[in-house]
Amino acid sequence: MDLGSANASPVLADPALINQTRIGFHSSVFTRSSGTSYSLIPKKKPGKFDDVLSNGWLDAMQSSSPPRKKMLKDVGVELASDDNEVVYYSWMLKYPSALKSFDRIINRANNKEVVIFLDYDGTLSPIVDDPNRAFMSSDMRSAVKGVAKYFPTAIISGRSRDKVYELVGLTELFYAGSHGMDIMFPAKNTISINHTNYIRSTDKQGKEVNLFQPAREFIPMIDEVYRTLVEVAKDIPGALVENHKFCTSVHYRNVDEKSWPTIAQCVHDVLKDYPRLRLTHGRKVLEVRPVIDWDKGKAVEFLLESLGLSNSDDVLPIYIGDDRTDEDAFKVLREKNRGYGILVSSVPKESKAFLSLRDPSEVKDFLKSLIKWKEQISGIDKRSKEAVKHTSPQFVFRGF
Ligand SMILES: O=P(O)(O)OC[C@H]1O[C@H](O[C@H]2O[C@H](CO)[C@@H](O)[C@H](O)[C@H]2O)[C@H](O)[C@@H](O)[C@@H]1O
Repeated sequence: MDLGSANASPVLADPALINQTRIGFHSSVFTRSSGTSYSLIPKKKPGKFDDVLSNGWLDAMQSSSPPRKKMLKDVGVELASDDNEVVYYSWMLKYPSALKSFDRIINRANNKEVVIFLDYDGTLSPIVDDPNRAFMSSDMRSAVKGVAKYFPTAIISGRSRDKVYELVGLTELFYAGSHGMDIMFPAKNTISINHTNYIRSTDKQGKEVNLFQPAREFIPMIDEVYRTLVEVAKDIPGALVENHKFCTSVHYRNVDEKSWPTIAQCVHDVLKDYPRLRLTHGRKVLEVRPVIDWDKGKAVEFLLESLGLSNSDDVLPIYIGDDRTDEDAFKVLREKNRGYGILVSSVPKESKAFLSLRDPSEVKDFLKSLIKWKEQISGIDKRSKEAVKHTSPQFVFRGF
């Protein structure tokens, strides 16, 4: 990553850019008035849910984390379960299984520094109804711990950094919370940049760390919006609002589908007063975040840079994730032709990833295969060093 871009504030100050970046305005509502400027003129008197119908939020909510049956209906009408498998296997021609492609991966990884990036929800832990109960299994934890023993490993999550650390509970990892807007890494990895978003701190063990928080100035705004959203969501049964410090999430997984337009419209109305915030869609969740030029892809580049591993042909980054926000990271790897993006999905969907895994259980198997491979090659290395020792000149000489 060009460190100049970390020096420059990622906050987008140009209102024109902010309008482009804000998701949710359908191009048809922008009417050309004169010259090159555009004004926002509603085409007709708005109805109750017109905003969220025209801006595509409702469509995005319907297709968010679709149940298996619905997704396959979209592809080919009524399908029997065998047909589901056929559709999935034909999709896998484009996104081959990372487990089945393992030999290809390790061939490319040989003599390279492998760096692992992991999303949390839907990747390390299964998707469950209650976000507070999205625990990873102890088997998965030991796989992540094992991987971190051999390769630099980072978790990049939409959750707050503290929350994801609490759920993962491993000190040997790097953590980036709030979709990469809150990155913590050891003080020894300081990059020589002078930026107000860079601060020194101490972690839970009292060790010196660096924090990179490109959306620091938004903390009070996010807190205010979070509180407003809690207030508006309290009358919608099943709605849940989370505060991630640099972004906030409104969950509708447990909301009756009939009330989805209501929840979308409420969030839309709150956001009208905050032109510097935008909305993105996750798995049955509306995510409100600052309009800044920062995402999980930028966080990957930043972490590689902090580890001194960017711009090197000797580095192989592997990013595993299941959500739309992970696409930013897949895109970075694909565009730079670096490493592998691996999409976790049990249903066919378009992605910028190269490979796929079906679910967290396959993620665990993949991580375990990486550990086994590393242990094998370290064993071979160790044995060949032993052999060299035993055939050392001194030993050979005594033989004479
Ligand atoms: O980037 P991630 O680590 O994948 O975080 C994305 C969101 O994950 C959580 O929500 C998702 O998982 C929940 C638990 O399985 C599920 O109930 C919810 O429907 C999913 O959207 C988390 O609660 C969100 O705040 C994160 O933004």
